[in-house]
Amino acid sequence: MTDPSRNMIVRMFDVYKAYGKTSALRGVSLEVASGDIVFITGPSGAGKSTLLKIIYKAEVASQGQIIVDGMNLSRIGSRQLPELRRRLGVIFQDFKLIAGRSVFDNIALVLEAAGEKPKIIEKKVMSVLRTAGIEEKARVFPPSLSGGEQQRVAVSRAVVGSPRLILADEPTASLDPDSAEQIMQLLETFHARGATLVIATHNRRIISRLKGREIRLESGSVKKQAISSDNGMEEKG
Ligand SMILES: Nc1ncnc2c1ncn2[C@@H]1O[C@H](COP(=O)(O)OP(=O)(O)OP(=O)(O)O)[C@@H](O)[C@H]1O
Repeated sequence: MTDPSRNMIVRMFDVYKAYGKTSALRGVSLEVASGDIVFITGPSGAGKSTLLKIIYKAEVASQGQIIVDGMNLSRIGSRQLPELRRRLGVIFQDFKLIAGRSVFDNIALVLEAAGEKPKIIEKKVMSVLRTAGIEEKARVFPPSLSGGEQQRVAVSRAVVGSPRLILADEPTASLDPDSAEQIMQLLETFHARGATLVIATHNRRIISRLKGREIRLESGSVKKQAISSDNGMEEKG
C-alpha cells in the first residue's frame, strides 16, 4: 500500500519484461521509499538483475509503469537518460572498472560527465577514497588491486556524485567474507548519509546484518516481502 507521508524513490506497477520467449519479470509491483534498504533475493534466473537494469534503464520494460525519483521511465528518451543516471549509483559483481585508467580517473569520470570543475573533482574524489580507506591507491591502476579493493573503488565511483539511490547487483558475490563485510560497512556509511540502497544478493549474512526489507522474486514474480528485525525476517503482506 502507498503511504502518502513517505517519499517513494522507486515505484513499479505491473512490470513485465520478456527477452524473446523468456519472461524475466511477470507483473512486478513494488515501492522503495527514500532512505530504505531493500534486498532483492531469489534463485538464479528469478529476475533480480533484470529488475535493477530496468530501474537504471539499461533494459526497457515490455509493459508496466516505472517511476524513479519522479521520472517516468516510459516517457524519458535518450536525451534525459544522463539525468536519470546522475541520480543513481550502480555497483556490479564484477566491478566494471576501466583497466587502463587510474583509480582516481575511474571515479573522476562521473564528475567530468556532470561538468564539475577540476578543483571540485579532486576534492570529491579524494574525499570518497578516504571514506573507502583507499586514498593511497588513487594513482594505481585497477588490475593491480585485490578484488575487495576494486569493489571499494566501484562503490566510490557509484557514490561520488551523491546519488539519492544506489543499486547494487550481487556486490559481494566475488569477494571473500572479510572484503564482503568491508563493502557492506561502506554501503552502510553511505546509507547513513542519506542514500537509498537496493541490493540484489544471495548473501544471507548481509541481509541479516543490515536492517532492511527483503523482496523475494521467483520466476519473475514477487513471492514475498519481509522486514528484517532482531529475530530475523518477519513476513509482511
Ligand atoms: N539479455 C538477455 N537475453 C535473454 N535472456 C536473458 C537476458 N538477460 C536475462 N535473461 C533471462 O531472463 C531471466 C532472468 O535473468 P536475470 O539475470 O534477471 O536473473 P537473476 O535473478 O539476476 O539471476 P542470477 O542470480 O543468476 O544473476 C533468466 O531466465 C535469464 O536467462
